Amino acid sequence: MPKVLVSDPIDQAGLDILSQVAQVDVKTGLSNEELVQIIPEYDALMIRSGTRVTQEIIEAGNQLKIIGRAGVGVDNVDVPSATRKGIVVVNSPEGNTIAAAEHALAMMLSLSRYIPDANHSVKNGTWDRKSYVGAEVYKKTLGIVGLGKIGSHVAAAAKAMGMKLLAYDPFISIERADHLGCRLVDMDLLFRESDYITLHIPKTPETANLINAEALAKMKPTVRIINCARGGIIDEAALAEALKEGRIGGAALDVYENEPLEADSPLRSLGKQAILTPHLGASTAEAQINVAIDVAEQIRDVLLGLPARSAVNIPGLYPDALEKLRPYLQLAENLGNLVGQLAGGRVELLNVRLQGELADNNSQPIVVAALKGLLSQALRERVNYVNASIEAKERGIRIIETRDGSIRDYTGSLHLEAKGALGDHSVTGALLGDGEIRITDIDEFPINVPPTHHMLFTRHRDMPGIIGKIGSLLGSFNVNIASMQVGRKIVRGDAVMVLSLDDPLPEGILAEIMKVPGIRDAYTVML
Ligand SMILES: NC(=O)c1ccc[n+]([C@@H]2O[C@H](COP(=O)([O-])OP(=O)(O)OC[C@H]3O[C@@H](n4cnc5c(N)ncnc54)[C@H](O)[C@@H]3O)[C@@H](O)[C@H]2O)c1
Ligand SMILES: O=C(O)[C@H](O)COP(=O)(O)O
Repeated sequence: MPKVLVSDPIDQAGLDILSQVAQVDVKTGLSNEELVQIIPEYDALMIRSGTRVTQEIIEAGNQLKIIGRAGVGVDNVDVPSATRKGIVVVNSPEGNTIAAAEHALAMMLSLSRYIPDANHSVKNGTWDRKSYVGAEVYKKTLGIVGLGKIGSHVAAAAKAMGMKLLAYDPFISIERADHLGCRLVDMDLLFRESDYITLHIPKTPETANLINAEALAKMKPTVRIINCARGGIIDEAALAEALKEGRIGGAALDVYENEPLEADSPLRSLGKQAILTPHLGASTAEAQINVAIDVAEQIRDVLLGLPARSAVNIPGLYPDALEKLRPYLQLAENLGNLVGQLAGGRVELLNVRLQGELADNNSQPIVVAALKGLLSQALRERVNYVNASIEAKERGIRIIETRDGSIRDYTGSLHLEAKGALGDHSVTGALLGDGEIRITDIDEFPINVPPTHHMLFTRHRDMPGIIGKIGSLLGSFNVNIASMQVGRKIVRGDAVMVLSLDDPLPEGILAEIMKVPGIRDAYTVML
């Protein structure tokens, strides 16, 4: 039974799903060293933001197939290292959207009305109404940085509260922003005109320290800033300084550069103009059930050999596309494997041509599948859909993709050409109506054979007797032939022979085949 390590608190609903297919060990609060030590026994790791999955942990995880992040942000996972090692990283892109958006809205209103401090004062036995005169959000301008899932929900709610909305998001269309009632503006204008600024962007090299001293200097002295996205997007020292000096009106933070927030952080000593919560954006009962189920289901699926629906490191493989393309992915993998062997390894160029109805599809998964097949002889089970592209890039394999919708011999077919140690070789394959795979062309010789585990290919001169000779030779080595096909372009010219074999070819037989008059070349291929 596979083993799953759960290293952060996860809702029981997720653990129940994992228990159906795996032994589940919940061990929270482990140090990096402890994780490095125990990770080799696990097939899957399930985390939240509390576990930092370092390169060291990934390197040690020799059995690891999947890392599941029960939440959105994967900035605590070394995704490039996982990709290199062929480990799928999945998250739950939508499970906590509402929770995070509602937390941001709660922060905005709490900041406006000093609710945390007012509450604290009453509980401490005072009745002070003068110190907590707040501001209304109605008719104020809210600047939303990042109009994705959470930003959009915040926009809808803020609009309903009568706020004017500005948004900055370079990857969102004007139409989408219009639809949400937001004016899409540049960042400077948003900084200058907003009464409230809320951040809903990922932490990336571009967004790190986005709100720094320079940005703060552009803002209104009354501006209130809310960060329920990621720590490190705001320069905390600069923010604390600006708040202390009254250069901005307030800040509500849920996330920090370092979590837990350091005991001596200058943020901790700020007054009622600052609200700090300990990364609670996703901490609702509903969100925790959503993300736990979402990610546990994906871990279960991957452990059962099925694809994951929200893999962050298998680009282009979305569930709908996957379902539609699944038979073609198998075709691409078989053809990639075949052309790689025919080209004799050390492939430097792979030309992938999508033909017929296949040309209308997203080519990326097909190319990844072809590369997986191509590299499988060299890398065996180490290559998968996650790392095939990176492995190909590191080997210097150049990839050319073309589409030709006009080729209509089958509903859709795939043509691969590889340049390798044995020169240029090409294969074409298609799917029959019943989903059966057929190899329809080898080195431009038309054939029609299903791929099988053991295959023998020859290049020979089309002449009487040659097929019989190969047949008896294989018989004399006790190799059973399942099917045999000959492809030729002209009578008595060059031809190819493709044999599907029930047994592997014994040592030495290829040399015997090469001695048969008329045979120019012979290759065995294992698919
Ligand atoms: N506090 C929490 O507990 C909590 C909970 C959930 C999500 N989050 C965080 O909230 C953030 C947003 O999550 P989401 O689900 O809305 O993500 P999303 O991917 O749906 O939206 C992010 C948006 O940011 C935009 N963006 C990217 N780079 C940008 C840049 N440089 N400038 C402006 N916009 C940029 C993208 O175009 C996208 O529209 C993430 O960082 C996520 O980790 C925090
Ligand atoms: O990115 C996220 O999903 C949030 O930051 C939630 O983090 P958490 O799972 O640790 O609450």
